Amino acid sequence: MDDLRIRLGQRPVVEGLSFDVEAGERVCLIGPSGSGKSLTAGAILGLTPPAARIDGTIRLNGLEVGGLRATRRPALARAGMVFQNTQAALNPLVSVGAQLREPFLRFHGLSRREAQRAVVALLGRMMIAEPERVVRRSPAELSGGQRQRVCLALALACRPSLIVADEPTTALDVLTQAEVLSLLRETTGTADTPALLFISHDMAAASRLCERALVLDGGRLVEQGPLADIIAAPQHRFSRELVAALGNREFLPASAEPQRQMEEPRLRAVG
Ligand SMILES: Nc1ncnc2c1ncn2[C@@H]1O[C@H](COP(=O)(O)OP(=O)(O)OP(=O)(O)O)[C@@H](O)[C@H]1O
Repeated sequence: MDDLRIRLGQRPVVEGLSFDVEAGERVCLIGPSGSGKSLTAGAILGLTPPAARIDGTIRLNGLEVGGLRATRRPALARAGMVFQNTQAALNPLVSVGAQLREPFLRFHGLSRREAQRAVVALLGRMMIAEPERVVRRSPAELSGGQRQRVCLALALACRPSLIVADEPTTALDVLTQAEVLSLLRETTGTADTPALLFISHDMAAASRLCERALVLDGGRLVEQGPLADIIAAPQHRFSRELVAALGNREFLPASAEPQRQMEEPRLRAVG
């Protein structure tokens, strides 16, 4: 991204934002409420509100996509997305299995039966218990944590080179947050998996996932660098506040290996 500027009507909300996310990298974008994080995510994904004017350069896989709506982008220039609001991200009228089959049918040329098998295997990788039963459910019949795993599965099934995750754990309870963060860690950020742009207010969550941080304030990049350095010596006021909010919580660097946890007990409670 080079010199991204976003205006809503006459009002500039993002000004001169430039950064790269390399293949296989996990980077967090942090900043106070209203600093322009979600609009930046929207610009990367091609999902900004109609009133937004986008200037500057955004390249995905080397393809210029600045200002191009998601639906008009070639498949190579689409990023995967995971949002806070999982209800809005999934079609409430279509079963989980049918929604997840779609990318396998459309992009991978699988038959319906093969696609169904791929979906069940993918949900298993997402640590969803009894995936054969879950595929028949509608999104409303799942817990928030299960829905977020389904959203991540959907993003991964499209095999993007980048996943943009905008506050993906904010609506979840603490235990489920940790599980979803572990899954994001396991499924992104290597040579064979998508890069991750993780958007959050939560420095502790970011530190579990990302090696590098970008700090946004008032639509401008005010600090960037290795997350461990920012936590050790934050320069900007907002970074200092976030680091102070970590308090005595243990700082778990992104290089530490998290525990995988099955969410079976919760699934039993739902089903
Ligand atoms: N659809 C919209 N119409 C009008 N103003 C908007 C719209 N979307 C965002 N804004 C404004 O643009 C600015 C940046 O919003 P944005 O949602 O990108 O911030 P954010 O950093 O993601 O905040 P939060 O952490 O609260 O989600 C804010 O002042 C917001 O009120």
